[in-house]
Amino acid sequence: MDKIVVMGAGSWGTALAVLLAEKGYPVTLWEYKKERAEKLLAERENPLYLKGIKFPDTLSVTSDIDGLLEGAQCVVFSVPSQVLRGVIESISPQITKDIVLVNTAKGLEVSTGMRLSEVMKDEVMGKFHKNIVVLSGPTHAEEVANKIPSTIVAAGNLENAKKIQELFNTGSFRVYINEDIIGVEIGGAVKNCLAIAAGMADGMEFGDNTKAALITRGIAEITRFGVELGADEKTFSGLSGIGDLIVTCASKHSRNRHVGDKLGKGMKLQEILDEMLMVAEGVPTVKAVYEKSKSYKVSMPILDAVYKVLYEDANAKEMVKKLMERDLKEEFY
Ligand SMILES: NC(=O)c1ccc[n+]([C@@H]2O[C@H](COP(=O)([O-])OP(=O)(O)OC[C@H]3O[C@@H](n4cnc5c(N)ncnc54)[C@H](O)[C@@H]3O)[C@@H](O)[C@H]2O)c1
Ligand SMILES: O=P(O)(O)OC[C@H](O)CO
Repeated sequence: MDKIVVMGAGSWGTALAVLLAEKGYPVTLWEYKKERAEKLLAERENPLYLKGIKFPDTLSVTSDIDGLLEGAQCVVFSVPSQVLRGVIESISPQITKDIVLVNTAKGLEVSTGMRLSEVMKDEVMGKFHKNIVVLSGPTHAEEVANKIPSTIVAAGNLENAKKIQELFNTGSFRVYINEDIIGVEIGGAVKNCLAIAAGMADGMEFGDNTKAALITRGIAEITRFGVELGADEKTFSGLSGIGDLIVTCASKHSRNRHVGDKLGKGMKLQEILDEMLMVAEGVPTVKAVYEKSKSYKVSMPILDAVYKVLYEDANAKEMVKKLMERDLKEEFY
């Protein structure tokens, strides 16, 4: 690889850029704020998001868009889902058909309900859609950057997924492949919404039983939704399904679980978001999933409850009572 561009210098973009640069690839990390890009270059680390992780010599930083993709063979997107379209639009004239585009953001676009690879296809006019790969799984940036053994899935057509598997794989970052883009994207997007519910349970000081219930019934909801959208059911028992749901519902690093925790303790959503430096993708995505699940007639009671607490000011404890008192049913149907 002669050049890899990583768009987005938050926690995940920085962790992935460092991982690739440590493998010896020339990497350009793009940050949209000029003063922040200059600070990253001067300090050769990103103390705001990943304190103590030094930038290898092969990593450069810029906020320039002009000529950014010149000579690049791979572009990795690590910006929040709701700004992805605008970011791709800004570089779209520079995207040639040989460049592999890798999305690592997790969410659905609220204004269209699209999966993010659909947004990407839309922006490159469908011409290069075979070159779109989704990289998703249970991987908090803080742990990946500190070389804690982690696993992830590259989803796309076999040829490109294999390229990305080899590009990113390291001794502490093991990359699997899967051709089911829909399943991998839906798992990564919807788990963030369910993790808000798990956080609420923590905030209300419920126990391990509740957490296990939310994870297990949560993956049932994600699977029903994904299969209806065309995903392969078995993807949800994999890393980007149950794997990512477990890590996000349980981890001290999770921003989505954190939002839920504060809601469960009685804080208002806007207050919580105002205090946060990082994006919590479940907050916008729950809107898109709520709308889409209604139009596809998929039953998602936990997701509905999260939506109502976030956007209709419902009381979290009341929603738990309602969930527990629903009509009794069989476990699988
Ligand atoms: N942090 C993780 O552990 C992790 C792991 C896997 C996937 N992801 C996903 O990666 C994506 C990015 O997450 P993150 O954790 O790096 O977020 P973050 O909050 O740490 O950083 C977000 C980045 O996006 C940039 N940004 C914000 N608004 C922008 C705009 N309008 N235009 C361009 N850039 C903008 C910010 O400057 C920042 O660099 C999310 O979809 C997240 O779900 C994160
Ligand atoms: O911190 P969260 O909750 O946004 O989750 C980050 C990653 O998606 C975990 O795989």
